[in-house]
Amino acid sequence: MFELTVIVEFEAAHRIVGYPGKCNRLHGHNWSIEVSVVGNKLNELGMLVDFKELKQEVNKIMDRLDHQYLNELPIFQENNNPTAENIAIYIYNELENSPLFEANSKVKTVKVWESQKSAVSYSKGE
Ligand SMILES: Nc1nc2c(c(=O)[nH]1)N=C([C@H](O)[C@H](O)COP(=O)(O)OP(=O)(O)OP(=O)(O)O)CN2
Ligand SMILES: [Zn+2]
Repeated sequence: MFELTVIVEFEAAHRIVGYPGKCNRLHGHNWSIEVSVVGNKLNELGMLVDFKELKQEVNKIMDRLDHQYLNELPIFQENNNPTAENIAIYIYNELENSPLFEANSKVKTVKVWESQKSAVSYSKGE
């Protein structure tokens, strides 16, 4: 089994509505998103997935989040706070439907780093 990982970054503002502390206030982060993909079968170039193509797919999703006030986006309405957890679920669900994963590979994990010291991983069981 091969496991391949790319990292992309975006910057955005958010607040955690209802949080009993400073994170309830508007603030920003430089988020790093680690996406891991697994599979067995390599293509004719000897690749599971082209890093470049994978980063392009992830960046299409990042473009919707980059330099946004996340709380204002439709995906983070109705008690769906833009936490690292909910950002990870959103990216995972969007990415797993990409045509890039129709053949020999699938998304394993989306890890959202909110700072150098805090991260959340999201994956779906078998
Ligand atoms: N499980 C989660 N916990 C927290 C999240 C989250 O998304 N998932 N988010 C926050 C806030 O966004 C906050 O900005 C980060 O909190 P914290 O690590 O406390 O803030 P600092 O980077 O300033 O770290 P210090 O250790 O206080 O310097 C909170 N929790
Ligand atoms: Zn925050």
